[in-house]
Amino acid sequence: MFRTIRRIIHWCGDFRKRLYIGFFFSFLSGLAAAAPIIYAGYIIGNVVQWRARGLSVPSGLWLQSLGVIFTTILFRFLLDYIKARFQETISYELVARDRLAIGTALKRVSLGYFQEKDTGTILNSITTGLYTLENMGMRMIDTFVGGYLSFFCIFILLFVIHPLGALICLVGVLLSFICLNLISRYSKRNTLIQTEVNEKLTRAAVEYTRGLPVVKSFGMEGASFSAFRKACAEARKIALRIEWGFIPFNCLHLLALKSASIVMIISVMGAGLSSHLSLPMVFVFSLLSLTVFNSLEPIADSAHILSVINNAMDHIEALSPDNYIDEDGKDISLSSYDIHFEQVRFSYDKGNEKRNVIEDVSFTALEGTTTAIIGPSGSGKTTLCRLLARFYDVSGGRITLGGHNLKEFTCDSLLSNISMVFQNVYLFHDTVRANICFGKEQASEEEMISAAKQARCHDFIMALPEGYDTVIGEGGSTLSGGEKQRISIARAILKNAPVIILDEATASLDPENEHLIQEALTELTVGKTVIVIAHRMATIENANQILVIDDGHIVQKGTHQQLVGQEGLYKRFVKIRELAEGWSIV
Ligand SMILES: Nc1ncnc2c1ncn2[C@@H]1O[C@H](COP(=O)(O)OP(=O)(O)OP(=O)(O)O)[C@@H](O)[C@H]1O
Repeated sequence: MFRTIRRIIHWCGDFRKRLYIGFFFSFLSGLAAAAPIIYAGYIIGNVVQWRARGLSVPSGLWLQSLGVIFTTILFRFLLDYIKARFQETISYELVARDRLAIGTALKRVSLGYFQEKDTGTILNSITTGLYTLENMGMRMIDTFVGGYLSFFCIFILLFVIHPLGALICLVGVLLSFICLNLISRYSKRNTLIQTEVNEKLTRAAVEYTRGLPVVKSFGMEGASFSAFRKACAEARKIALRIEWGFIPFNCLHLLALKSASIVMIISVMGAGLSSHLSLPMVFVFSLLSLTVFNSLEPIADSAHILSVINNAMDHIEALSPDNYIDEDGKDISLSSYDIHFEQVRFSYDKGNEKRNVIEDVSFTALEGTTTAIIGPSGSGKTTLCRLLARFYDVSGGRITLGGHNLKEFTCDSLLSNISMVFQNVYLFHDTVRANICFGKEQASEEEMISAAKQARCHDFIMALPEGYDTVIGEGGSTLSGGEKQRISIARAILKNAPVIILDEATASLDPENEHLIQEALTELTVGKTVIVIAHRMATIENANQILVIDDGHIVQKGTHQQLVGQEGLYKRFVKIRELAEGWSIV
């Protein structure tokens, strides 16, 4: 518990000053909370005494008392308001900073990171974890630290009035500690399980929603829904277990505090009867005894929530990658864009049993030329492109761009030179304009429209309800496959990077869309250094060099004219393409 409090305070970093000022106002608020009670107890005690002696209560006393009590209560609210202004917004500022930091960190890790950590863990940490910290972090600090400060204020007053009775209150605090410790241990064990269950639930929900089209098309419930149903049941079970298990500890905690209050009142009455204390002081002490633990009662809830926060902080910290792939990278501006692969080797596997999916690949793609990569499915074409964009680091050999090893660049600096257009286009849930300007946020309206026209998408965008301001559904779900691809090409045209990595597959498109996309790609690639996973004969024939990949090796390299005369994979590939496209070798 205390460790988590220290951890949250440490997390506050530069905002700690505001936190401490908040604590000071908490202390003042504790005093202000005691003031009307002391005043009321004192007045009641005096009135009882006056009545007992047959004296009359001074006229106007009730009105004056109400005025004093009302003013002190107002004053306390003012102090609480000032405290909240200093403290409560801190976590919103910190979580906003952390979200951006995590976003930036995830940009700078190898894609292998996302294979090691599954989606459920990442999503759960950056959604539920940060949300818990944002909404509960400061509140728990306030309940815990503010609670003890308020208690301490009243304790001092009690001690001044009747030291022995005040010491009884410390016994109450000790018992409360024992209960809190039990709650904390119980919560620690169960929040670990709860986090695992929540991660499973997030993973199952993502899997289920992603696979929904398949589930629907087969008219079956499918394994993804059973996993989702099971994860929901587990989440319910653990939530109930925590709640039920927590109730007895909570009751015990309340019992300890309330019992201490009663013993304190009995003790002060004894002191009053033996004439050690005046009647007004007995009343003041009794009323304070009833309220001294008010600020400690909610701490039982905090003990559990602090375990949840501690766990969330562990998970958020675990998200931070051990090392960024561009830790030592620099911002490099290039004067040439030649690409060299030198004896490149690569394996996706991290363990001992490594299978190289790229083996001893060497080639040069000169600036301004087009290199077409062809080969059977699974031969390693996409992997080569991923290595060039440094989504993964090579396991052996090296790749250079403009004479610099890719490892010398920061990720941002490297990717500013590269545009990628792949089959699986992802568009953001944002306006068409924002999606096109993604690679060049400061682009003017004219530049954006010109890119859209070159990518052959201006006409269909203008037909959308709000043109360029139309919001696209998540992942581009409100557009056709061809429309999404053309918007992604417009994005790449606007970015105007000197190196283009392209997957030309257009298998799922109708002829008209394919024709428009080919026109758009021609606009995109003119004058650029292009690495294309080629499918169309026209692209392959016009390429400056063709790399034929088989099982991770380059098995043939040359121009169409050079390769078409050789026996081998290329000739077989061309025959199949010609049959598909209805062409013949001349
Ligand atoms: N993320 C990954 N983790 C592990 N293995 C992978 C991963 N991605 C691809 N592979 C494996 O690496 C090999 C090369 O895959 P790659 O996607 O590069 O082939 P490809 O030639 O582009 O195939 P296709 O033409 O079917 O897209 C395949 O055996 C594939 O199973």
